[in-house]
Amino acid sequence: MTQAAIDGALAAAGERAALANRAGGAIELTEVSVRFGKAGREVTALQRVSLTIAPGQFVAVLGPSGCGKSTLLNVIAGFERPRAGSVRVDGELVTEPSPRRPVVFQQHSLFPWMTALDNVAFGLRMAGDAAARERARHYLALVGLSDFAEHYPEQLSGGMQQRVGIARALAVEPAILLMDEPFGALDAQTRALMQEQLLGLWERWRHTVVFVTHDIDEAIFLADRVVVLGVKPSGLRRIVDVDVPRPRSPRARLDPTYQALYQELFGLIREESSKTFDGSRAAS
Ligand SMILES: Nc1ncnc2c1ncn2[C@@H]1O[C@H](COP(=O)(O)OP(=O)(O)OP(=O)(O)O)[C@@H](O)[C@H]1O
Repeated sequence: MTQAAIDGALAAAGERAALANRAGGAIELTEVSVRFGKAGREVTALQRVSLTIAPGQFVAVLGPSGCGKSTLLNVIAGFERPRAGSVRVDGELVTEPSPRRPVVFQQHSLFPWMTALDNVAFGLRMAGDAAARERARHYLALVGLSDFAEHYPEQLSGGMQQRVGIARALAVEPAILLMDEPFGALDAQTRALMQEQLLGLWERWRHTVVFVTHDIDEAIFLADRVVVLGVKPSGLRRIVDVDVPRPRSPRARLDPTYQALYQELFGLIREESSKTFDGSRAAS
């Protein structure tokens, strides 16, 4: 595909995505509590979490292991139902998963028997898109994988597979993109490139993104707001606005605002992590 064709695809996709965004992308959690297990042996994963995310906002969710980051994502996705409280997307109660809220996981969940192109086209076909393969080609181009359209997942590196997964999620042109440590399994260099590529895509289209990560640097680099969850008691600790100018390049890390924010979040996460560490020592 030539650069002109890619630019054309981007413009067309950008217009459609802008339309999708005008049609929504607002997320509202009200007093959401999630518990697992039976009475007496319950684990509280989320405790009365309230959070409003505006259409087009990029929100990172940060916190120590086990604080409920994935659970938060799963209630927005509709995979989990809260024990109490509500989750609404564009005013509608979330009761089940929807193709309008695709999730990209840490482990690329591609169909191994399908080529990269067919993996990307899959959701579009399910939605009855007659031009599924053509549209899928455009999205593969956007993640730089035009030349690998006919490759099977096992013939692609981990980073490439993850890019196919992102192309598949973007191809349905959702107003909301949910990402659960999508770059967690990648090496540092690939991860940095993927972060920049994701920001480039988001800056064009402004989907609402909820991005779960362990990584403070990744959260600040990508997000408009960072939501910090804690443990003991589990729940929302802090919401921090990231006032680092956009568009961001790797040099954004030199910005004093960035560095001050890093210090603040580092202290907070360390405090929360030490609670789990002390807890596991006490239990052992
Ligand atoms: N299906 C489940 N059944 C029982 N307990 C669960 C289930 N899912 C999550 N939990 C528990 O809920 C708590 C929050 O889990 P969650 O996976 O949301 O945390 P997390 O912050 O995403 O963790 P990590 O960073 O380690 O992935 C943990 O104590 C976990 O063991």
